[in-house]
Amino acid sequence: MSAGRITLIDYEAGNLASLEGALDRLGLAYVRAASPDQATASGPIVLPGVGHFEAARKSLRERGWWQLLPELVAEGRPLLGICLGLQLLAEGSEEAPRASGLGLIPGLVRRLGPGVKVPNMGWCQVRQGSAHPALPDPDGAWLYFVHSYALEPSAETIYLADHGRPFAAVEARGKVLGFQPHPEKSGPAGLGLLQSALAWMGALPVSSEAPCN
Ligand SMILES: NC(=O)CC[C@H](N)C(=O)O
Repeated sequence: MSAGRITLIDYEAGNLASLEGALDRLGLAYVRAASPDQATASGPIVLPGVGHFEAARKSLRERGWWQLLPELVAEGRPLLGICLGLQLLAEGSEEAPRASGLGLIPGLVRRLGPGVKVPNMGWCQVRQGSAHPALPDPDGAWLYFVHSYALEPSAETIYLADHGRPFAAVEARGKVLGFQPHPEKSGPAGLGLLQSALAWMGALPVSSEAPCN
């Protein structure tokens, strides 16, 4: 595992401040990277995301991240997608039928429903799907969601949630992991899961770095 500082991708697609607050509370070292040349040489990459699939995809392409992320993953860099960040890792989304996803996690992102309130904004319980070394059994944890679309579940789905039908709340392939909920907005349970996922990915604590610089 390539241990190192977290590269937090800043492509003006929201939820950065709350994510930085969570990383600060967890005492994890990170850099906010607006462009690929600001990425760290090792360590996990975090792809946040709030908003529309196609707008986020366009913003990532314009900044050079869209082309680079598959290369970094192929080199063994761990990648964590959060909310829209997870959806962008999939093969595509019904939110943007003409735009493909990164395809780093198989499956399609489909609209929630029918017959349920959309967007799903609030707390949902997650349940264990397939065990994974990055995360513990969620033990009925409640996590915070804000979404209208969700990745269809697979045999590898780690955590499942239900909103009219089961969907993948957390999915992984290799060193690529994605959360549909916002762990940084899900209280102590969310912080704990974020810490588990990033520790598994080799994120370094701030304390491991030079005391002063
Ligand atoms: N909170 C969001 O940005 C949601 C992502 C996506 N647009 C969805 O509705 O599922």
